[in-house]
Amino acid sequence: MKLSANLSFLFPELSFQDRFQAAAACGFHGVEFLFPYGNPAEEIKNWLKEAKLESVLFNAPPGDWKNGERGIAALPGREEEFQQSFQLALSYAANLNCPRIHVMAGNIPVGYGAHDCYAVLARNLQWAALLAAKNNITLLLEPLNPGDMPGYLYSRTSEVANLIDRLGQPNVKLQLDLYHREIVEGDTVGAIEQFRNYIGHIQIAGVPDRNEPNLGTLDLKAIFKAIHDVGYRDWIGCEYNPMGATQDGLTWAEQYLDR
Ligand SMILES: O=C(O)[C@@H](O)C(=O)CO
Ligand SMILES: [Mg+2]
Repeated sequence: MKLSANLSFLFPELSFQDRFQAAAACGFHGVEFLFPYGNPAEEIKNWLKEAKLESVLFNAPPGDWKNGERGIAALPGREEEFQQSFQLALSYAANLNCPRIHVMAGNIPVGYGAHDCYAVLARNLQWAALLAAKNNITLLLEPLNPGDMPGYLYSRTSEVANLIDRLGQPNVKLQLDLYHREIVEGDTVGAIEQFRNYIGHIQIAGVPDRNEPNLGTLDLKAIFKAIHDVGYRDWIGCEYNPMGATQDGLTWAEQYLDR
Protein backbone atom coordinates (compact mmCIF):
# COMPACT_ATOMS: atom_id res chain seq x y z
CA MET A 1 0.00 0.00 0.00
CA LYS A 2 1.31 3.44 -0.91
CA LEU A 3 -0.04 5.85 1.68
CA SER A 4 -0.18 9.55 0.96
CA ALA A 5 -0.47 12.07 3.79
CA ASN A 6 -3.24 14.58 3.27
CA LEU A 7 -1.63 17.75 4.59
CA SER A 8 -4.92 19.64 4.80
CA PHE A 9 -5.97 17.20 7.54
CA LEU A 10 -2.87 15.66 9.16
CA PHE A 11 -0.46 17.56 11.44
CA PRO A 12 -3.03 20.30 12.18
CA GLU A 13 -0.81 21.80 14.90
CA LEU A 14 1.90 22.66 12.33
CA SER A 15 2.12 25.31 9.62
CA PHE A 16 1.40 24.10 6.08
CA GLN A 17 5.13 24.28 5.32
CA ASP A 18 6.17 22.24 8.37
CA ARG A 19 3.68 19.49 7.53
CA PHE A 20 5.87 18.37 4.61
CA GLN A 21 8.85 17.52 6.83
CA ALA A 22 6.52 16.00 9.42
CA ALA A 23 5.00 13.66 6.81
CA ALA A 24 8.45 12.59 5.62
CA ALA A 25 9.55 11.95 9.21
CA CYS A 26 6.54 9.66 9.67
CA GLY A 27 7.63 7.62 6.65
CA PHE A 28 5.32 8.95 3.94
CA HIS A 29 6.69 9.30 0.40
CA GLY A 30 3.68 11.09 -1.06
CA VAL A 31 1.47 13.98 0.02
CA GLU A 32 -1.81 15.49 -1.08
CA PHE A 33 -3.68 18.61 -0.01
CA LEU A 34 -6.93 20.34 -0.85
CA PHE A 35 -5.89 23.77 -2.10
CA PRO A 36 -2.29 24.89 -2.63
CA TYR A 37 -3.18 28.34 -3.94
CA GLY A 38 -2.26 30.30 -0.80
CA ASN A 39 1.41 29.65 -1.57
CA PRO A 40 3.35 30.10 -4.81
CA ALA A 41 3.84 26.80 -6.63
CA GLU A 42 7.63 27.32 -6.62
CA GLU A 43 7.63 27.47 -2.83
CA ILE A 44 5.64 24.24 -2.48
CA LYS A 45 7.88 22.61 -5.05
CA ASN A 46 10.87 23.37 -2.80
CA TRP A 47 9.14 21.96 0.27
CA LEU A 48 8.43 18.75 -1.64
CA LYS A 49 12.00 18.54 -2.83
CA GLU A 50 13.53 19.20 0.59
CA ALA A 51 11.34 16.52 2.17
CA LYS A 52 11.83 14.10 -0.77
CA LEU A 53 8.08 13.80 -1.28
CA GLU A 54 5.93 13.22 -4.34
CA SER A 55 2.93 15.40 -5.03
CA VAL A 56 0.00 13.01 -5.37
CA LEU A 57 -3.16 15.12 -5.62
CA PHE A 58 -4.75 18.50 -5.02
CA ASN A 59 -8.06 20.14 -5.91
CA ALA A 60 -8.86 22.70 -8.57
CA PRO A 61 -9.97 26.04 -7.06
CA PRO A 62 -13.43 25.56 -5.48
CA GLY A 63 -14.94 29.06 -5.89
CA ASP A 64 -15.84 30.98 -2.75
CA TRP A 65 -15.19 28.27 -0.13
CA LYS A 66 -15.66 30.59 2.87
CA ASN A 67 -19.15 31.43 1.67
CA GLY A 68 -20.12 27.82 1.14
CA GLU A 69 -19.11 27.11 -2.45
CA ARG A 70 -17.76 23.59 -2.98
CA GLY A 71 -16.54 23.76 -6.56
CA ILE A 72 -17.78 25.53 -9.67
CA ALA A 73 -17.40 22.95 -12.45
CA ALA A 74 -21.14 22.25 -12.55
CA LEU A 75 -22.41 25.78 -11.94
CA PRO A 76 -24.36 27.38 -14.79
CA GLY A 77 -22.95 30.79 -15.74
CA ARG A 78 -19.54 30.15 -14.14
CA GLU A 79 -17.94 28.49 -17.18
CA GLU A 80 -15.41 31.24 -17.88
CA GLU A 81 -14.31 31.33 -14.24
CA PHE A 82 -14.04 27.54 -14.28
CA GLN A 83 -11.75 27.64 -17.30
CA GLN A 84 -9.52 30.31 -15.77
CA SER A 85 -9.30 28.57 -12.42
CA PHE A 86 -8.63 25.23 -14.03
CA GLN A 87 -5.71 26.77 -15.94
CA LEU A 88 -4.30 27.86 -12.59
CA ALA A 89 -4.65 24.31 -11.26
CA LEU A 90 -2.86 23.00 -14.33
CA SER A 91 0.04 25.38 -13.83
CA TYR A 92 0.41 24.21 -10.21
CA ALA A 93 0.25 20.59 -11.34
CA ALA A 94 3.00 21.21 -13.89
CA ASN A 95 5.20 22.92 -11.31
CA LEU A 96 4.65 20.29 -8.62
CA ASN A 97 4.78 17.41 -11.09
CA CYS A 98 1.40 16.30 -9.78
CA PRO A 99 -0.47 13.80 -11.99
CA ARG A 100 -3.97 14.19 -10.44
CA ILE A 101 -6.41 17.06 -9.99
CA HIS A 102 -9.72 16.67 -8.17
CA VAL A 103 -12.31 18.83 -9.90
CA MET A 104 -15.14 19.71 -7.50
CA ALA A 105 -18.56 19.96 -9.15
CA GLY A 106 -20.23 22.22 -6.60
CA ASN A 107 -23.61 22.52 -4.91
CA ILE A 108 -26.77 22.65 -7.00
CA PRO A 109 -27.66 26.37 -7.10
CA VAL A 110 -31.12 27.67 -6.24
CA GLY A 111 -33.29 27.76 -9.36
CA TYR A 112 -31.48 24.89 -11.08
CA GLY A 113 -31.79 21.11 -11.02
CA ALA A 114 -29.23 18.31 -11.06
CA HIS A 115 -29.90 17.84 -14.77
CA ASP A 116 -28.82 21.43 -15.59
CA CYS A 117 -25.68 21.02 -13.49
CA TYR A 118 -24.69 17.71 -15.08
CA ALA A 119 -24.98 19.31 -18.53
CA VAL A 120 -22.62 22.14 -17.50
CA LEU A 121 -20.26 19.75 -15.76
CA ALA A 122 -20.04 17.46 -18.78
CA ARG A 123 -19.15 20.37 -21.09
CA ASN A 124 -16.56 21.76 -18.67
CA LEU A 125 -15.01 18.35 -18.13
CA GLN A 126 -14.81 17.58 -21.85
CA TRP A 127 -12.79 20.76 -22.28
CA ALA A 128 -10.67 20.23 -19.16
CA ALA A 129 -9.99 16.54 -19.84
CA LEU A 130 -8.45 17.23 -23.25
CA LEU A 131 -6.21 19.92 -21.82
CA ALA A 132 -5.24 17.71 -18.88
CA ALA A 133 -4.46 14.78 -21.19
CA LYS A 134 -1.89 16.90 -23.02
CA ASN A 135 -0.17 17.30 -19.64
CA ASN A 136 -0.57 13.64 -18.62
CA ILE A 137 -2.93 14.59 -15.83
CA THR A 138 -5.92 12.59 -14.59
CA LEU A 139 -9.03 14.45 -13.43
CA LEU A 140 -10.87 13.02 -10.46
CA LEU A 141 -14.51 13.23 -9.38
CA GLU A 142 -15.44 12.40 -5.80
CA PRO A 143 -18.88 11.49 -4.41
CA LEU A 144 -19.25 13.33 -1.07
CA ASN A 145 -21.58 12.53 1.82
CA PRO A 146 -24.41 15.06 2.19
CA GLY A 147 -23.88 15.39 5.96
CA ASP A 148 -20.50 17.03 5.35
CA MET A 149 -21.35 18.53 1.96
CA PRO A 150 -25.05 19.37 1.86
CA GLY A 151 -26.36 20.12 -1.62
CA TYR A 152 -23.34 18.75 -3.46
CA LEU A 153 -24.21 17.46 -6.92
CA TYR A 154 -23.36 13.81 -6.26
CA SER A 155 -22.98 11.55 -3.27
CA ARG A 156 -23.30 8.08 -4.80
CA THR A 157 -20.53 6.13 -6.51
CA SER A 158 -22.72 5.07 -9.43
CA GLU A 159 -23.60 8.71 -10.23
CA VAL A 160 -19.94 9.49 -10.83
CA ALA A 161 -19.37 6.19 -12.67
CA ASN A 162 -22.28 6.98 -15.01
CA LEU A 163 -20.88 10.44 -15.69
CA ILE A 164 -17.45 8.98 -16.43
CA ASP A 165 -19.08 6.55 -18.89
CA ARG A 166 -20.93 9.39 -20.63
CA LEU A 167 -17.77 11.48 -20.92
CA GLY A 168 -15.71 8.68 -22.40
CA GLN A 169 -12.46 10.44 -21.54
CA PRO A 170 -9.83 7.96 -20.31
CA ASN A 171 -8.25 10.52 -17.99
CA VAL A 172 -11.42 11.24 -15.98
CA LYS A 173 -11.64 8.87 -13.01
CA LEU A 174 -13.33 8.22 -9.69
CA GLN A 175 -11.84 9.48 -6.43
CA LEU A 176 -13.18 6.79 -4.12
CA ASP A 177 -13.12 8.19 -0.62
CA LEU A 178 -14.00 5.17 1.51
CA TYR A 179 -15.25 7.37 4.35
CA HIS A 180 -17.88 9.06 2.17
CA ARG A 181 -18.77 5.79 0.47
CA GLU A 182 -19.34 3.94 3.75
CA ILE A 183 -21.50 6.73 5.15
CA VAL A 184 -23.70 7.10 2.07
CA GLU A 185 -23.99 3.57 0.74
CA GLY A 186 -22.07 1.09 2.91
CA ASP A 187 -20.59 -2.03 1.28
CA THR A 188 -17.23 -0.35 0.78
CA VAL A 189 -15.49 -3.61 -0.06
CA GLY A 190 -18.13 -4.23 -2.75
CA ALA A 191 -17.50 -0.75 -4.17
CA ILE A 192 -13.77 -1.36 -4.49
CA GLU A 193 -14.54 -4.48 -6.52
CA GLN A 194 -17.46 -3.10 -8.54
CA PHE A 195 -15.86 0.21 -9.47
CA ARG A 196 -12.26 -0.98 -9.82
CA ASN A 197 -11.99 0.19 -13.42
CA TYR A 198 -13.16 3.69 -12.55
CA ILE A 199 -10.84 4.28 -9.60
CA GLY A 200 -8.09 6.88 -10.07
CA HIS A 201 -7.43 7.54 -6.39
CA ILE A 202 -8.55 6.19 -3.00
CA GLN A 203 -8.86 8.05 0.29
CA ILE A 204 -9.52 6.69 3.76
CA ALA A 205 -10.76 7.80 7.19
CA GLY A 206 -12.59 6.24 10.11
CA VAL A 207 -16.39 6.05 9.96
CA PRO A 208 -18.42 7.85 11.21
CA ASP A 209 -16.14 10.42 12.88
CA ARG A 210 -13.44 10.94 10.24
CA ASN A 211 -10.59 10.15 12.63
CA GLU A 212 -7.92 7.46 12.17
CA PRO A 213 -9.21 4.68 9.84
CA ASN A 214 -8.92 2.03 12.58
CA LEU A 215 -11.28 4.01 14.84
CA GLY A 216 -14.82 3.23 13.82
CA THR A 217 -16.72 0.73 11.75
CA LEU A 218 -14.53 0.24 8.65
CA ASP A 219 -13.20 -3.29 8.31
CA LEU A 220 -9.63 -2.30 7.46
CA LYS A 221 -8.43 -5.86 6.97
CA ALA A 222 -11.16 -6.63 4.43
CA ILE A 223 -10.65 -3.27 2.70
CA PHE A 224 -6.89 -3.67 2.29
CA LYS A 225 -7.43 -7.21 1.05
CA ALA A 226 -9.98 -6.01 -1.53
CA ILE A 227 -7.68 -3.19 -2.67
CA HIS A 228 -4.88 -5.68 -3.08
CA ASP A 229 -7.02 -8.34 -4.74
CA VAL A 230 -8.40 -5.98 -7.41
CA GLY A 231 -4.83 -5.03 -8.28
CA TYR A 232 -4.92 -1.40 -7.17
CA ARG A 233 -1.31 -0.43 -6.45
CA ASP A 234 -1.61 3.35 -6.48
CA TRP A 235 -1.88 5.89 -3.66
CA ILE A 236 -4.31 5.80 -0.75
CA GLY A 237 -4.75 9.24 0.78
CA CYS A 238 -4.91 9.51 4.57
CA GLU A 239 -7.59 12.17 4.77
CA TYR A 240 -8.70 12.24 8.39
CA ASN A 241 -8.64 14.39 11.52
CA PRO A 242 -6.17 12.83 13.96
CA MET A 243 -7.54 12.20 17.45
CA GLY A 244 -4.25 13.29 19.01
CA ALA A 245 -0.71 13.70 17.67
CA THR A 246 -0.70 12.52 14.04
CA GLN A 247 2.35 10.28 14.46
CA ASP A 248 0.83 8.53 17.51
CA GLY A 249 -2.28 7.65 15.55
CA LEU A 250 -0.39 5.99 12.70
CA THR A 251 -0.13 2.56 14.35
CA TRP A 252 -2.74 1.22 11.89
CA ALA A 253 -0.40 2.19 9.02
CA GLU A 254 2.89 1.08 10.58
CA GLN A 255 3.56 -1.70 8.07
CA TYR A 256 3.06 0.64 5.09
CA LEU A 257 5.28 3.51 6.25
CA ASP A 258 9.00 3.81 5.75
CA ARG A 259 10.16 4.44 9.33
O1 LIG B 1 -13.29 14.17 0.96
C1 LIG B 1 -13.03 15.38 0.93
O2 LIG B 1 -13.55 16.18 1.68
C2 LIG B 1 -11.93 15.83 -0.02
O3 LIG B 1 -11.35 14.75 -0.65
C3 LIG B 1 -12.28 16.87 -0.99
O4 LIG B 1 -11.59 17.00 -1.97
C4 LIG B 1 -13.41 17.81 -0.80
O5 LIG B 1 -13.31 18.53 0.36
MG1 LIG C 1 -11.93 12.87 0.12
